[in-house]
Amino acid sequence: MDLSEACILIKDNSTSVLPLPDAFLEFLEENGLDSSIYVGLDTIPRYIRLKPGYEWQLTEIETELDCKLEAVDWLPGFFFIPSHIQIAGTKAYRSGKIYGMDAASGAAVMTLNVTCGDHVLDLCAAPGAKLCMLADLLGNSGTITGVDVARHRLAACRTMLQKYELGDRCRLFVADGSTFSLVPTRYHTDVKMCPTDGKDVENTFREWTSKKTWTNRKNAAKRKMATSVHTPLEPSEPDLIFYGRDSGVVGMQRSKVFHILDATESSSSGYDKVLVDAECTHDGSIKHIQKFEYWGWSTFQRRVLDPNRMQNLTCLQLALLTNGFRLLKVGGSLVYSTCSLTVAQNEAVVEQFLSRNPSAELMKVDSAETWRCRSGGIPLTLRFDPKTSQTSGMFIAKFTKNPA
Ligand SMILES: C[S@@+](CC[C@H](N)C(=O)[O-])C[C@H]1O[C@@H](n2cnc3c(N)ncnc32)[C@H](O)[C@@H]1O
Repeated sequence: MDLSEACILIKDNSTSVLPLPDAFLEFLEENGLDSSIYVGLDTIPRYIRLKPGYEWQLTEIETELDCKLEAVDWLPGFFFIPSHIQIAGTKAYRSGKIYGMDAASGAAVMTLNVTCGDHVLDLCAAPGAKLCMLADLLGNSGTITGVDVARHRLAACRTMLQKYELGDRCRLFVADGSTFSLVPTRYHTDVKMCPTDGKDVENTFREWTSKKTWTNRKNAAKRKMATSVHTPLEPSEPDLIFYGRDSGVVGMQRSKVFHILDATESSSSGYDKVLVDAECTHDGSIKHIQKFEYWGWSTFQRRVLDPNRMQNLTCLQLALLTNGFRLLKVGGSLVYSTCSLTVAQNEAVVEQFLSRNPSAELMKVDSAETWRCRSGGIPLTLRFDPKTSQTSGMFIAKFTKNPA
């Protein structure tokens, strides 16, 4: 890749200069993207989200961060912060009063419009910025099920839930989101639990602990053996790595928590809200693009431009969206979002999905009327980009499920 012919410069906060190689410019052109959106990134603001309940401590937080926090007028709870301020080492951040979160990501969560008592599924949950916002919005009601295929990333999500004290109504599964099938905890919270009735203590969930008991380990080993010997082609069982005390898991028997939602049940008994914040090339994320300065552009070529990888990625996105929709109840809402700006990962996925799922309907995002974004290539979809929105890039599509 010829860096000497670079024709765009990106400045990061420390004013270093990042050349964009020809291959990336071609990638932008092929995807109908105007390369000027990557220019002048040093003028794009950064954002924090204030944890609800800490509004009265705003002045104190400003003093600690040594800056004025200006509210984002179109997104409640979000504030601009000057780009030189590093929040990671601050007391406000370490004690869980503020989150580092881009406003476009906040918009994706707001699009879902969670309401009191919703049972929410976040199918690509890690590292958890959106999951935490969903939990903050739900407050003391409903439940959240977070799924991610990457165990270490989901473990970081668990740490985040604990830090912000948001875990009570959450459960986290390491699983493939394109095949995940477990029922919402609605069943568990609604039924009267008979925790052990003296029969199956071993298979009943007690309060979550990071330490595995000898019995847990023995049972896990037994299940692993059974799966590998008898059903080698079955997708591996989701691994529950965290559950809060009001997540509907404590006191339930394993067979109930791991009950698979079948085709006949999902329309009536699926999740109220589903977020599919799909794996993508992250090309709209300013922070991510800047990382290639250090990783090297050959890494970008290998990870993003390779046609086979791209094909696999768009198949995965369609599979995640399709499965998320399968798990949605009739009348519920699903948000598909990516931080890529390419048509292939956004509009093309949405078009294919709609053509195969007649009960899916795109919905208008009412709150977007006041947002700094533009329409995507398909009416009712939304696009955020640094130039239009002063945020990272984000594509958002909202669907509902009609009766079949
Ligand atoms: C864009 S990130 C999600 C960011 C997250 N929603 C947040 O706000 O912090 C995409 C995630 O999808 C996960 N992922 C990739 N393939 C997956 C799959 N087949 N099933 C579930 N998650 C998957 C990745 O591990 C990654 O954590």
